Amino acid sequence: MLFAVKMDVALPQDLDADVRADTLAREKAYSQQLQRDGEWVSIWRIVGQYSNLSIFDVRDNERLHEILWNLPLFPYMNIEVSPLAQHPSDISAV
Ligand SMILES: O=C(O)CC1=CCC(=O)O1
Repeated sequence: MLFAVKMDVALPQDLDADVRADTLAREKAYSQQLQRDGEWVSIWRIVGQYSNLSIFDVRDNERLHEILWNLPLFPYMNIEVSPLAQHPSDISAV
């Protein structure tokens, strides 16, 4: 199942510098492992925002929820999930 997920990051200004660095490093490692595993298909920076737009390919809603819930940055994010279906004009879908 394909999902587009928009993640808006809002780290507190007063977050301890070591906690911030550790959280960002863990976020990157977690994301890159899921990308290698094929579940996190792509990640794009939204220009001018501390946000990303990502595509996930996961077995079901519960798996996506598990992935998002375990994001190290989860406590500092607003997340918007859009389930995707094939578009009838997509020439690659024949
Ligand atoms: O910087 C971001 O958009 C937050 C994020 C999600 C996965 C990752 O590596 O960074």
